Amino acid sequence: MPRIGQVLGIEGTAWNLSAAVFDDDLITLRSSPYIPPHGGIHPREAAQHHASVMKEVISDALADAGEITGVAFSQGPGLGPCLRTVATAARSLALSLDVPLIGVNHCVAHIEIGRFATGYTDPIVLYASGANTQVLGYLNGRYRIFGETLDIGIGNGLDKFARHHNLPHPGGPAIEEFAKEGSYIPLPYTVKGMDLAFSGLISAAKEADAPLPDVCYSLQETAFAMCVEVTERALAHTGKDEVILVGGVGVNGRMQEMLAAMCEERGAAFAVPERKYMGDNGAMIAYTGRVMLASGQTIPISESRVNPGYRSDQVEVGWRSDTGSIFAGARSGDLVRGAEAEVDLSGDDVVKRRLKKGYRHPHLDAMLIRERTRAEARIISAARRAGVATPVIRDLTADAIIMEKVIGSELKYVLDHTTAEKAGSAVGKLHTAGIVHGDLTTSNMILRDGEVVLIDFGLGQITGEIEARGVDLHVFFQTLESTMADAEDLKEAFLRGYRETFPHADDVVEREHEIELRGRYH
Ligand SMILES: C[C@@H](O)[C@H](NC(=O)OP(=O)(O)OC[C@H]1O[C@@H](n2cnc3c(N)ncnc32)[C@H](O)[C@@H]1O)C(=O)O
Ligand SMILES: Nc1ncnc2c1ncn2[C@@H]1O[C@H](COP(=O)(O)OP(=O)(O)OP(=O)(O)O)[C@@H](O)[C@H]1O
Ligand SMILES: [Fe+2]
Repeated sequence: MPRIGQVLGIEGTAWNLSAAVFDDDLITLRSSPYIPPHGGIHPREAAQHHASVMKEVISDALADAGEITGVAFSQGPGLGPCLRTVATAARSLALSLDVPLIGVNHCVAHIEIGRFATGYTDPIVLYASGANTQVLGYLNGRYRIFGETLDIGIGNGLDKFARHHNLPHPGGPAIEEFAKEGSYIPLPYTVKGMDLAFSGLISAAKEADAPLPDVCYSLQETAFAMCVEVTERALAHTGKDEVILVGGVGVNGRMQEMLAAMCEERGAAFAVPERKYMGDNGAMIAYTGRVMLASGQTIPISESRVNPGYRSDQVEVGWRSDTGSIFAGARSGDLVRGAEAEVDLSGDDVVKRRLKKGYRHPHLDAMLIRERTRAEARIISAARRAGVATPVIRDLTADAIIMEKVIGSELKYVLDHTTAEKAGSAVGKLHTAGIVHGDLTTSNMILRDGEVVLIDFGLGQITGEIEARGVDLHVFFQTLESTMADAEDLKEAFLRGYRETFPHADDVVEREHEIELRGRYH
């Protein structure tokens, strides 16, 4: 293999203008953060800051470097003016040094530096930053988004809360400090399948009538527990066994502690990169650029336009030759460990017991176990009465449901056009009856005698809202996109069944499109 040499990377999507040189390891890293004089980040002011320090930061980064063989830059996502300032500098450097230009997806760079720094090869990634909150995993040439925020990024939420209390920007570190002295008050907890939403939580935290340390503590406990829960869902669903945490919010000690506890309980490995690689930094761009250069993924100047809405799952990961493991942890034996519950299949009936989670606050833990167990039993029965195939409920305790055993295959193992259509008609019947499942994945559908039986209603709701039904479809489609090569065809098949049994299908499908766009970077 030819020597790839030293690659310069420039990052400047938002608050940090940062440049680094990477060889087999980091050579130099120089940064100049933009600190807004008041309020949040102003895109044009940040871009002016980047322009004013560009020369100095880059020449500092190059001072101890050798010959540069490529110039990499953050092509998106990020703030338009900031991205354009960085791209202009990168183009002119690549031209004057006469070396290839590499356009790096910022989110993928967070992941790649995370893999480099931890040595983990195929992890589930929790990417928690200002603008983004995503759970990702690799499959067949792409980083798939298993779940993400449906409104704002967790860091931006923390920053908004901090601003409301006149705390300095960025708000994360100040909130972490106050939280050390706080105790728990209940705040709204929102998980929708593997997706999240933070804006309701942030509004409630702003309005909370309690001492600031208590609100900071409880905001962290609630927001981080939501992130850890969806990470655990992705682990359980994919069967992967490594987790890494990346992004600026990931430096938070409590966030790290909670993820570590969850992974330990599940027997998964967990690691966090060194601090310098967590928040936005040039090293992650240089490193990822170098890996891309080695696999020939450079771009001509004419195709180097920035992309403020660039998504992690749009990148073709040409530098990884593996396929990524998925569903590797297929079940064996009679005791199944889902994301939330332990399911005992050894008897004639099934016992589903929700387990205490050591990572979350005992009050929050008890509340979630109690409410979800109760809701699940009630909604399974309601769905059955409405003619949807679900298990018969035999008994109920505070943390366990005893129900009929459904003998068949989880849909994820038998998914094709016919079974996808059957799933669609089951969900259509459910939605017609005013019931929303809340966690529609291909693990929560069992094919029995040619019929799709729905299970796992713990996040279910009885509601007439179009929005909740739209989220139901969105969660299901995300599962298809993140796990199946022919997701589009399967979606079509599902919708055929859905339209057949649900008269208002088109309104919900339209809403699902809107929801899909909402989560995207803007
Ligand atoms: C697209 C790009 O511009 C964007 N970058 C970004 O959000 O900056 P990043 O450095 O990854 O994260 C900054 C966020 O990280 C939070 N943060 C920093 N230290 C924190 C702490 N100790 N606890 C919680 N949050 C913290 C800040 O409050 C801020 O919201 C992104 O990656 O989404
Ligand atoms: N009534 C049932 N009959 C047969 N198998 C079942 C039944 N209930 C659950 N299972 C099996 O146990 C697995 C986990 O159950 P369930 O999804 O209810 O638990 P969970 O912890 O909520 O899972 P997750 O949140 O990861 O989806 C199911 O995927 C299924 O294979
Ligand atoms: Fe970032």
